[in-house]
Amino acid sequence: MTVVAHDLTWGAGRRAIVAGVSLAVARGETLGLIGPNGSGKSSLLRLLAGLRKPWSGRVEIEGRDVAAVARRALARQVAFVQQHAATETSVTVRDVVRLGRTPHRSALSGWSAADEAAVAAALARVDMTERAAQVWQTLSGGERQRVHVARALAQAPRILFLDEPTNHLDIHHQIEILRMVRELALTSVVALHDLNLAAMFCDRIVVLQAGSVIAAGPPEAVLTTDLLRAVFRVEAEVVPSPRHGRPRILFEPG
Ligand SMILES: Nc1ncnc2c1ncn2[C@@H]1O[C@H](COP(=O)(O)OP(=O)(O)OP(=O)(O)O)[C@@H](O)[C@H]1O
Repeated sequence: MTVVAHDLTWGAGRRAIVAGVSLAVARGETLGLIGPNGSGKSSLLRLLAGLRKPWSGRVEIEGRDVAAVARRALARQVAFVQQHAATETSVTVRDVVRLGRTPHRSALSGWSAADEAAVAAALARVDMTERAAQVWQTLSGGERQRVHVARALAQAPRILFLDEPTNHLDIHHQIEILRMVRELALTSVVALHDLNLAAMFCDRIVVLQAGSVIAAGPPEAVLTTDLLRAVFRVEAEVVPSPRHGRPRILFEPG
């Protein structure tokens, strides 16, 4: 499914936090959203997912204005992995992932074999099958993050929005989650702080600064020494990987 944003503006009080953002995500594409702290990545993701109403502009998913799509219908198509997702503490891992099936079930339908299979597959994808019966509250930060990704996968969406899905994960699981996101036949938009991971796993990258898009394109076009200096205030050398040609960023002490 495609996601297109037209001139989105949103803010708090009188301050614009997302200012005139237009972008398009092609079907099946993995789009990375990068930018310094406070540049508006989370706010933009929420607007794109239809969780927040813009002051002006609009978002179209597969050509339809998200504001006009019923919540439940939207939840069958779009999943959102939030940065600080809260979950009731007394439930098990399996219960959390089961919640992902809610948009697909009617009040009358029971829990089906297809629901169970979707939950089992999602748990396996994030390497949490063995912890399915563990109580949520007792999980580590990275395990919680993987369970939230599993809940989104159980939802069987066609578009996946992820806000910093790797910030608590060890390097193995960072790579596994992003590899999985890229390999799934889904359209996905993922906010990331790790620029090397963005370079490795995103088809295209959008750079936000103070709520506006200041660069967009394939990683090798966007992630330049000049951009890293101007936007992220770091000195870095950027070299193509001999293995896959994607940029590798080597940070310098400055
Ligand atoms: N509801 C709100 N009310 C007031 N200010 C807000 C609100 N939501 C976001 N902000 C502010 O807007 C700016 C952008 O926030 P946002 O969370 O979108 O940035 P971000 O790029 O995701 O940041 P980070 O990399 O730190 O997660 C921040 O300065 C934040 O404090």
